[in-house]
Amino acid sequence: MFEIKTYNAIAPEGLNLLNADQFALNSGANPDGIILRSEKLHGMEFPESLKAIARAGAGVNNVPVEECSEAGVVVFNTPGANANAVKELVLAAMIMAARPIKEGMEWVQTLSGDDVEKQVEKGKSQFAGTEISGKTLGVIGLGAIGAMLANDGFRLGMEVIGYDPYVSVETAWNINRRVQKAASIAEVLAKADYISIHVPVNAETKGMVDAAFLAQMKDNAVLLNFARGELVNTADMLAALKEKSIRKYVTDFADEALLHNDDIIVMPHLGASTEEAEVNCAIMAAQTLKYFLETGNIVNSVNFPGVDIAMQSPIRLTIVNKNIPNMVGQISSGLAKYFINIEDILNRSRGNYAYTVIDIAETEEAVLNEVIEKIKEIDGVVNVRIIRR
Ligand SMILES: NC(=O)c1ccc[n+]([C@@H]2O[C@H](COP(=O)([O-])OP(=O)(O)OC[C@H]3O[C@@H](n4cnc5c(N)ncnc54)[C@H](O)[C@@H]3O)[C@@H](O)[C@H]2O)c1
Ligand SMILES: O=C(O)[C@H](O)COP(=O)(O)O
Repeated sequence: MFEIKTYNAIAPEGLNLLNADQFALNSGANPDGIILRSEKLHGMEFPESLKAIARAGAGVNNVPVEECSEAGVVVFNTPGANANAVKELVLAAMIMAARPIKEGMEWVQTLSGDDVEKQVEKGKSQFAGTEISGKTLGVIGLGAIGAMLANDGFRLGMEVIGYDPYVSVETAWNINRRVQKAASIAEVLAKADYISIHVPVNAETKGMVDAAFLAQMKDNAVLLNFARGELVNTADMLAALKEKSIRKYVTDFADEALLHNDDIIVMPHLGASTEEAEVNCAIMAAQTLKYFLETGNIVNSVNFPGVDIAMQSPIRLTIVNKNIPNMVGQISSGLAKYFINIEDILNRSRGNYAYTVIDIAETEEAVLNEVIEKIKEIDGVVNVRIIRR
C-alpha cells in the first residue's frame, strides 16, 4: 500500500486512478508520494518515506527541487497538460489590452433609464480600441505554451517573432515556419507590439524583465506575463508605466503594488484554471506517480533522468546515487558477492545524480535485505528501493 498526500484541489479524475487497494489518500504522516498544485513546499521537512512529488502543473518553483534531489526524491511535472488553457487566456488578455472591454462593460452597468440604447451609442466612442491583427507578437520561451501561442498569433493575422535558445527539437517541429526566430531578446523587444513571456523562473530568468529590458520595448508595447511574477522587477515595471515607456502590463500574478493601476491588468493566477486543464494535469500527475511507485520507471521528471524499461524479473532494485565514478561497479559487485544474478541493468545520470535500475532473479528475503543494507553503505548511494512484480 502506498500513502499519497495531496495539497490543493486535485481533480478527482486523476485521484480516482490511484486505486484504493493500492493507494491510501491523505491517510497518515508517512507519505510515499505527494500530489500538489501551487502549495509551497519550501522549508517543509520531508518524511523519510517520501519517494516522489508530482506537480499537477508546469512550474515547479514551489517545490525545493535541489533538496529533493539530494534526498533522492523524484519530482515530476505535467508538461503541456495546461498549455492550451494558458494560451487561450493570453489571447484573451492580449485582446483586453488592445480594447477597453472591461471598462466598457463596467460603464454600461452604470446606465439606467428607458434610453439606455441611446446612451450606449452616444458614449461608446470612449471605449474604442485597436486590433491585434497586423501587430507583432514577440514570444519569449517557445515551450508548450509559447509554441502554441506563437502559432495561434500567426493564425490571428499577427507577425510573430520568438526567442528560445534552448527550444526542444520536438517543439521546434511544431512551430509554424513563418514564425521568425530571434537571435536575442533585444531583437524581440525592438520589433514586438505585444511581448509574452513563457519561461520557467530560475536563477537565469528571475527578474529578467528589468529596467534595461523595459527600455528596449517599443513605447506603445504591452508586456504579458502568464509565467511567474518573479520574472518581472515590479519597481522597474511601475517606473516604466509611469514614464509611459511601455503601454500596459498584463499579469496573472497579483502583488499589492500592482493593484489599482489603470495601466496594469491583474488576473488571479487563472492560467491553468479550466476544467480541462485541471483534469489533464491531475490525470498526468497521478499516472506518472503511480507508474513510478509501482515500477520505478521515471517519466516527466524535472530532477532525475527518464528511465522506462519493462521489468524482466520478479524483483527490481532502484538506486538513487551520486553521479560519480564506479557506482555501478560497486553496486553490481555487491550483488555478485551474494551470488545474485542481474537480469537487466540500466544506469542514467542527470546533473549531480544518477538512477540505476537492476532487475534480479528471485532472492531469499533475508539475503535481499542484507544486500540492500550493504548497497546503502556504499559512499554515494542516496536510497534503494525494492519493487516486486
Ligand atoms: N499562469 C499559469 O497558470 C501557468 C500555467 C502553466 C505554466 N505557467 C508558467 O509558464 C512556464 C512555461 O510553461 P510551459 O508549459 O510552456 O513550459 P515549457 O517547459 O514547455 O517551456 C518553457 C520554455 O522556456 C524556454 N526557456 C528556458 N529558459 C529560457 C530563457 N532564458 N530564454 C528563453 N527561453 C527560455 C525553454 O527552452 C522552454 O522551451 C512554467 O514554467 C510556469 O512557470 C503558468
Ligand atoms: O505552473 C503552472 O502549471 C501554473 O502556474 C498553474 O498553477 P495552479 O495549478 O496552481 O493553477
